[in-house]
Amino acid sequence: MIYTCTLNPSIDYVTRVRNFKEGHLNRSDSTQMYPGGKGINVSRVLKRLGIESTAIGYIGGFTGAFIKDFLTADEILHDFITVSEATRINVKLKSNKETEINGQGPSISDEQQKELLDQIDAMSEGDFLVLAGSIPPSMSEDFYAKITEKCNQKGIKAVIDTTGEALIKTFPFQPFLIKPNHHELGDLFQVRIESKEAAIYYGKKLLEEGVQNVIVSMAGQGAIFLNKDHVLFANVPVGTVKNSVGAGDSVVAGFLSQIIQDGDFQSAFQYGVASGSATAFSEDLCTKQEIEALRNQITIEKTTR
Ligand SMILES: Nc1ncnc2c1ncn2[C@@H]1O[C@H](COP(=O)(O)OP(=O)(O)OP(=O)(O)O)[C@@H](O)[C@H]1O
Ligand SMILES: O=P(O)(O)OC[C@@]1(O)O[C@H](CO)[C@@H](O)[C@@H]1O
Repeated sequence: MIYTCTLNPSIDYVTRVRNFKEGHLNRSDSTQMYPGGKGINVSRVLKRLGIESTAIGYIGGFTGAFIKDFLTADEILHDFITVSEATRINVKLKSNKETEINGQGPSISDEQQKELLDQIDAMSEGDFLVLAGSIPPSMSEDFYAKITEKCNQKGIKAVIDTTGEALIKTFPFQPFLIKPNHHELGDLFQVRIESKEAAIYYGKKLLEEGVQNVIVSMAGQGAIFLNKDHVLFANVPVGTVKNSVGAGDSVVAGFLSQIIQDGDFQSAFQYGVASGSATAFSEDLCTKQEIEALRNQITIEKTTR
């Protein structure tokens, strides 16, 4: 089973405003609401690829009910822990530029944290657990590390998509996959990463620290995959970017959808990048058809630099 864990889910309130003017009354041209949070996005894309997963994490209030109802209607399994405060609403303002305002989210008690760790104890060897998104302010920064340690002991493959110390602290427990973008990778080493060579150089350092597989996405500049046997570079297809929300999550989902089938890293990487671009080129998350249409436009180059 694939589990996706979103500690701080959201309703993504997407509003489109032509020529948004700061400090004025602006009227929206269109508005949509989606269940959001990185793990939930991974579950939604997996579902579109015909792959079952169970979404876990914390959810509360009317906003949490919206998310649960949406996932239930889409036949996505979920097993959230209910908290008393409402799940956050994240505003995604689309105008000449994309602007995001992400909420803080509810506070999570020590008991509720223990409940989630118990859920992980009940998972089985060979399961995948995607830990994606920010850690709520009421929780300790090492919460993902605690979970990754459990995964390491139990033979569960941990996939981590987060940033900074929360990510760094997981490395000693050998996460199966991490997916920083090039800015996030640079932040880990306090450098700016502008080239594929630099992304490879710093990506290799993550392998030395214990990470098993690394995807560094570089938005329109392509992506790198590294593990002990491969260093691969993928171009991205040319197209009009309509929406970057969830593009990184789609890379993770696309990659997982393939790796669980045949374990082939090269084709999983290609499919992951196609999924990211398919989301970037559409209004919502990508569909299987959109991914398949882009897949062959992505060339994988083997490199050792
Ligand atoms: N300009 C672009 N052209 C083609 N594909 C793109 C473009 N920008 C993003 N993508 C696709 O989206 C993927 C993820 O993009 P990015 O590197 O910005 O990651 P991210 O910051 O994690 O994404 P997110 O916007 O979800 O936070 C890329 O690997 C690529 O497949
Ligand atoms: O605040 P976090 O947890 O870092 O990110 C949350 C979020 O921006 O990430 C997803 C896109 O990747 C959105 O669905 C969601 O609103």
